[in-house]
Amino acid sequence: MIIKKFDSSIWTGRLDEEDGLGGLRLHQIITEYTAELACSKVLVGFESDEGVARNKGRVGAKNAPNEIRKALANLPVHFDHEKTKVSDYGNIVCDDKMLEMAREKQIEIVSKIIENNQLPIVLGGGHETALGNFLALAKHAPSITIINIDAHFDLRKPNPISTSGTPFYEMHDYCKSNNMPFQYLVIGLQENGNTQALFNRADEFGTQYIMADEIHANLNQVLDQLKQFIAQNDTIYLSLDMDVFDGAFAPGVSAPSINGLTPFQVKYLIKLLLNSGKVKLFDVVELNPTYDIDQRTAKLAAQMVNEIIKYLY
Ligand SMILES: N=CN[C@@H](CCC(=O)O)C(=O)O
Ligand SMILES: [Mn+2]
Ligand SMILES: [Mn+2]
Repeated sequence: MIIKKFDSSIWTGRLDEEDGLGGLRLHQIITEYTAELACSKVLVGFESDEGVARNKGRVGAKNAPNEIRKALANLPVHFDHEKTKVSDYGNIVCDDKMLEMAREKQIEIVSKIIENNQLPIVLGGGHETALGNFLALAKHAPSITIINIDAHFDLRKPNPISTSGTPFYEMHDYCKSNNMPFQYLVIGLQENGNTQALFNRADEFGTQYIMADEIHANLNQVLDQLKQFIAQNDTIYLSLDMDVFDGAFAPGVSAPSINGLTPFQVKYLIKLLLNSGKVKLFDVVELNPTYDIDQRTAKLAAQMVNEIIKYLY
């Protein structure tokens, strides 16, 4: 396992010097993360698709963190960059099937960022990225509400090891052994993306879920429902799996969705969650650049990350 330090050569883009501060783009304000730096958001890449390989999926997600950075680089700055400082840690690399070892490093790094009262924005990686993130937050919060915007439950039982399909099962295990409530909500679920066994396990674990169809039928009603749900909770861990989007918007994933969500729907779900002020950890996972078309999925992931970057933390 190695760490790839901050790479300034990724953060390049258009320069509109004639427009002064009004012409700024993200590549001009992102800085390298150092422990002493006063910043509020920290990007951390988790270069892994070992979980996807173990889950019989299509590999390629390990190349996602830098593709998301490239798509972020050119986005215009629509926030006060003096108040909202964003930095980039670099990438944790999972190679030679050493997922468990990379995860230990991930827990250490993400936990440190949380300890500094900064918001970690973790760029996966397959959904195996989620477990290390949760375990890092669990060091600091007695109770966590897990919100996963995903076409899938990812509640598979490790058979026998951790994969991209098992992280929320493993979080349930952790909660059980540590006397923590397991509070898990999946948003954007697809009936055809999950077997009956997974629905049964979700029920057994008290998992709540909102189907993609419910969001298509009435987004405003879902937003109201969500507002009530998060009012009862304090610490939110938000995970975004890119396969929740329809395959037309997000072809670059391991398992593309039919009847998936639109960028508009997901953006407003994220905005509502952020406005609660309770989101303490965010990750975006499952972008697979190998299957992307014209950076469509990478750009979509970057725009969702930019929603998190823009919000005042
Ligand atoms: N992160 C993984 N999610 C899905 C993949 C489904 C598929 O490959 O079709 C799962 O395991 O259920
Ligand atoms: Mn997933
Ligand atoms: Mn998924």
